[in-house]
Amino acid sequence: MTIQPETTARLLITCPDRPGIVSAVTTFLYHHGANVTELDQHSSDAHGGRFFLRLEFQTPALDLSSEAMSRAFGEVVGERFAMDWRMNFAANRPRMVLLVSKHDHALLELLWRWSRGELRVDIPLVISNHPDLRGAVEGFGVRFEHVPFTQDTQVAAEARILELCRDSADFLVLARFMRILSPDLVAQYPHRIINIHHSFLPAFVGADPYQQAYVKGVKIIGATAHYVTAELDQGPIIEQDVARVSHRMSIEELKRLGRDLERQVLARAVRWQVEDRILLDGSKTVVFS
Ligand SMILES: Nc1nc2c(c(=O)[nH]1)N[C@@H](CN(C=O)c1ccc(C(=O)N[C@@H](CCC(=O)O)C(=O)O)cc1)CN2
Repeated sequence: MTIQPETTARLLITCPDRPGIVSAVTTFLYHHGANVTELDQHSSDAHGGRFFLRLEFQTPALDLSSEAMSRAFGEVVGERFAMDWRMNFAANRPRMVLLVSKHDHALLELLWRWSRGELRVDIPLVISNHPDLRGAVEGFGVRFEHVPFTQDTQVAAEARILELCRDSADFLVLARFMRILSPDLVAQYPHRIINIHHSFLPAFVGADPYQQAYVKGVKIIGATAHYVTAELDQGPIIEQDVARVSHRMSIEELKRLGRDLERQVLARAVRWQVEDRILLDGSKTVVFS
């Protein structure tokens, strides 16, 4: 049986661990005509930890509207188990705004996958602090906005970014965007800004991690997708990958290998964000990939 994506919904739950949670959730869904097609769970530890649950369910036979379903779940189950939860109906495609500078590899990976329908997301616009990538972005039929962003113009630049993203972005992706965002802007999108950092964090935070790695003589390089917080490159890690390198490689070869890692890692992280597969566990994530 082919499951039509637009006739599914996802329910994500985090709550204190105790017996009866899965039973209460699945019984509620059953009573309202939902057919559960995917269920993942995790307990952070055996005694008194946090419980994480992700369900996908089909919606054609629901006896309630999506709004009424959410309201009823909160009243009947959410409050009973002190849940942090969200119910997303796939018909509502998330809107992703990309922020870029001059590097194009991470941007093009996402635009290419989106153009092929691999990312069920809308891209209202791409914002850049440089004009260089306008042609590449508009070639995909996507709006491009150049917002100059220097040390002296950061306040005005971020105000413009927020204006452009207001009512058009559910989450942001920094696809090698090379400016540090202020705590004020980050606070507008709590755990809804994804960055691709070009090292295996927590190693080599900050600018130019390949140069740092080359000088250190590492034998492995990496890439890390993480949520952005006010503290640079310290946000909850979503996905990582690594590749072996050797003394025979130049820094340009490290960067070339690294770009492949960055593209793959960011694409997985964005797909998991779009598919509601990422739950927060304090400063960490639980990813039901
Ligand atoms: N608040 C945050 N902003 C940003 C984060 C973050 O984690 N929190 N990640 C960076 C991306 N990044 C590493 O992945 C990074 C980008 C830029 C710099 C940096 O030192 N930039 C300089 C200017 C460099 C230039 O213009 O060429 C600066 O902003 O002064 C460090 C790390 C994106 N933003």
